[in-house]
Amino acid sequence: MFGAGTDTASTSLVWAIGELLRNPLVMKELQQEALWINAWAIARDPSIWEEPEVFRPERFLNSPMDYIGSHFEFLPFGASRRGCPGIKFAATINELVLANLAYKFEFALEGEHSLDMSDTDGMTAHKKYPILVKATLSPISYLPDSEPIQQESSGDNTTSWHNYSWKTTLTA
Ligand code: HEM
Repeated sequence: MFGAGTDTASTSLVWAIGELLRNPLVMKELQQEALWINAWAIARDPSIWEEPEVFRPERFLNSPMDYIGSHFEFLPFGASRRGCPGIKFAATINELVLANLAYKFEFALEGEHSLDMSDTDGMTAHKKYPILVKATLSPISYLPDSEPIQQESSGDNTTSWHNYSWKTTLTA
């Protein structure tokens, strides 16, 4: 086992390096080939995805396609040995946070601010411009039998948590 696993591999590497040294053009070609899998482009390939640029999350409902690296048409977390080890944590946290925010708040763009969905270059695609958003506590998130909690700071007893809203800038 030791001989079969070590002697063979090291010997072929030595031969390969020898040949590359004797053939500098082949060496150059090899050195210039650094392989990237363009997961971004694959996920937007119209030959795979219907209207790939349209945000339609329900396309994944009852779909045989998953995001864990077994379908190469969709690789948000990579695949195989170097695939993201944080996949379960990330999927759980993202679902929990998004579901809670969507359930508890109404969101609106603040003022005349327009929503520019441009992204930046880099290992992680950040939003190029932050989102200026107004979040208002949603009526559906009230407990049915609870009394409105009075706002503490304003001294205005008519203002309840029902009217609370926050303005915030979301950067990613
Ligand atoms: C939405 C959230 C996340 C996305 C989209 C994501 C995506 C990715 C991708 C695409 C890779 C490269 C996989 C490859 O080369 O094939 C990666 C690697 C990695 N991720 Fe994540 N990730 C996320 C969250 C996390 C979290 C929460 C953690 C840790 C708790 C984490 C830890 C790592 C590590 C350590 C690697 C390097 C793995 C290696 O090279 O062996 N990631 N991730």
